[in-house]
Amino acid sequence: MDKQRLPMPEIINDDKHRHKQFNGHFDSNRFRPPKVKTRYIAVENNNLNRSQSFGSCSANNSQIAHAISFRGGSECSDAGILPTSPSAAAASSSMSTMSCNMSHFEQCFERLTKLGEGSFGEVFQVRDRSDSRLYAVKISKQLFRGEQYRAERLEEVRRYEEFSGHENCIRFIRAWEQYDRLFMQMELCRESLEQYLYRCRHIPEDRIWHILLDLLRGLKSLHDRNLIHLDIKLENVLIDDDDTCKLADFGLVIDVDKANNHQATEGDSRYMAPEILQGHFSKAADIFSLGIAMLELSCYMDLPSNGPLWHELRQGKLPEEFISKISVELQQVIKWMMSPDPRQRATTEQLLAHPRLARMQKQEKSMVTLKLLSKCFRRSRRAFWLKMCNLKTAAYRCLFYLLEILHLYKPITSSQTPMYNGNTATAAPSSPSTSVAGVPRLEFQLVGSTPIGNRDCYISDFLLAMDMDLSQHGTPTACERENLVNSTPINHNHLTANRQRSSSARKTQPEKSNLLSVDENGSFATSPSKVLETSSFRGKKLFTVDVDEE
Ligand SMILES: Nc1ncnc2c1ncn2[C@@H]1O[C@H](COP(=O)(O)OP(=O)(O)OP(=O)(O)O)[C@@H](O)[C@H]1O
Ligand SMILES: [Mg+2]
Repeated sequence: MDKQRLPMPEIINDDKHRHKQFNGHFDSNRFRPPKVKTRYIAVENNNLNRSQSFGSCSANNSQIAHAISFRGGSECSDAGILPTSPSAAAASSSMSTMSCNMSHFEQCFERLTKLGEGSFGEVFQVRDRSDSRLYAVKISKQLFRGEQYRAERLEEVRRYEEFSGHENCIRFIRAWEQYDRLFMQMELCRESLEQYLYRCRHIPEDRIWHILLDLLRGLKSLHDRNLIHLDIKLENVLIDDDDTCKLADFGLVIDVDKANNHQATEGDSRYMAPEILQGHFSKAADIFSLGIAMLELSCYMDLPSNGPLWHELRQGKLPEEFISKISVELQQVIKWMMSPDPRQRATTEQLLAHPRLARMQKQEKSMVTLKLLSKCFRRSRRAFWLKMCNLKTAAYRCLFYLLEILHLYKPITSSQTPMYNGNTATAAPSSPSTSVAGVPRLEFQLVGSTPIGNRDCYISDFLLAMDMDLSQHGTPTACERENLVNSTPINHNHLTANRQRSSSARKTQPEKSNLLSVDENGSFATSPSKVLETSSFRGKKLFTVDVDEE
């Protein structure tokens, strides 16, 4: 990326430094490449069959999705086989032209909402089609303009991979490139620290100390590797569901040694250390940015991007009306972090050794088991509910198998016409069981004279769909009258007798229908000798009829 020099701040009257009311737009004043409005999926390629091309290492083709990883020590974007989710693979093989025109991103994820946008990328909340979990995917805004620009963008992947294991750095999943853009899948966080500030406005000081501790730990992991972040600000700190703050956006991370060798890029001017203007990049610059971010967070102060206040803040003059709101202890720490001279500024080690922060770390150590336990409990509760759902499905299945073995019901095959409704199309509405895998079919046909011992555990519970169908119709239509099925719970003794009777009758009489027909007045037109018993069940009139099992 072209290095951009910051203009010298203008001297203008800037006395309005309180945070504006949040109106849904985060107005960041910075000196970065201009924002480009882009569409990601609009890349046309009529000749490419992407379902074949995924994983291919052959072409140096931007249309092909390549996995990016530096885990082996060097970038393996061209050699790595792109991990495609199983469902995506299935989709790509089964769906025809449509899936061929889908990007790897579309194949693997369902895009839900936009989480945020920076100068380099847009971040979306997505659902991974392979595991149905929620993630965040950052898509770079600008196309790779050249090999140098691409290499710089890919550096972010290296940094994400490097810090992914740290508790206070965002967890990285994987990255790939396609259509000259970089895609990065990472853990989904609840919100950024900036969003949190706008939501809460007043953050209790206790919480501020915890946030500072989290960020110092994250920053220490970078500084220990001689790396500097250069873009520490509230937008680039994310909060997860456990309220842990995590450093994100490693797009500008650079080696301390390379930093002063014209390779560094300034971050947001509101958080920028004064020495950056002279081109001095160091770990102390990160400490200044963190210090001023803490000032913003604890005093709800709108940081200037230039003007007299910008200079005052960098000369160690913090506005009294704001700083007086916080404790002297916190004031001192912030002032130490914002020292005009980078050599006077605190280091991460010094800050972590501060009595207040040291005490908190000690307390946390004793709480660590409790924290782990609560995390385990939350996870196992989720797993337990999933298991319960599976068990319920398994129990239904067993019940149906049992019923089938006992000949209590016959599953309706597609070739059979359900008998409770004359309309074949509506009788078996595109079965829900076909759309939801693992859920037992609700449509079934009762065999009229099958014995059922216990009325209470009658499968009418599963007949809801069928019941509803019948009750919706009220008085049966002429067509339905001809096709009313006998779904009556039948007394076991009766049925044994019925069976014997019906089988002996079969020998002497022509085959009878197991249907009841209803006359115009709503009474059954069938011979009264066929109705063995009438009863009511759940407000419905039920009939026991003599039917032929055939
Ligand atoms: N994993 C995530 N979970 C939730 N929200 C996220 C996640 N990653 C990023 N965001 C949101 O998207 C915004 C932009 O992300 P990010 O800072 O990575 O983009 P950027 O273009 O590199 O930004 P910058 O202009 O700071 O360089 C963040 O401020 C945050 O609100
Ligand atoms: Mg950012």
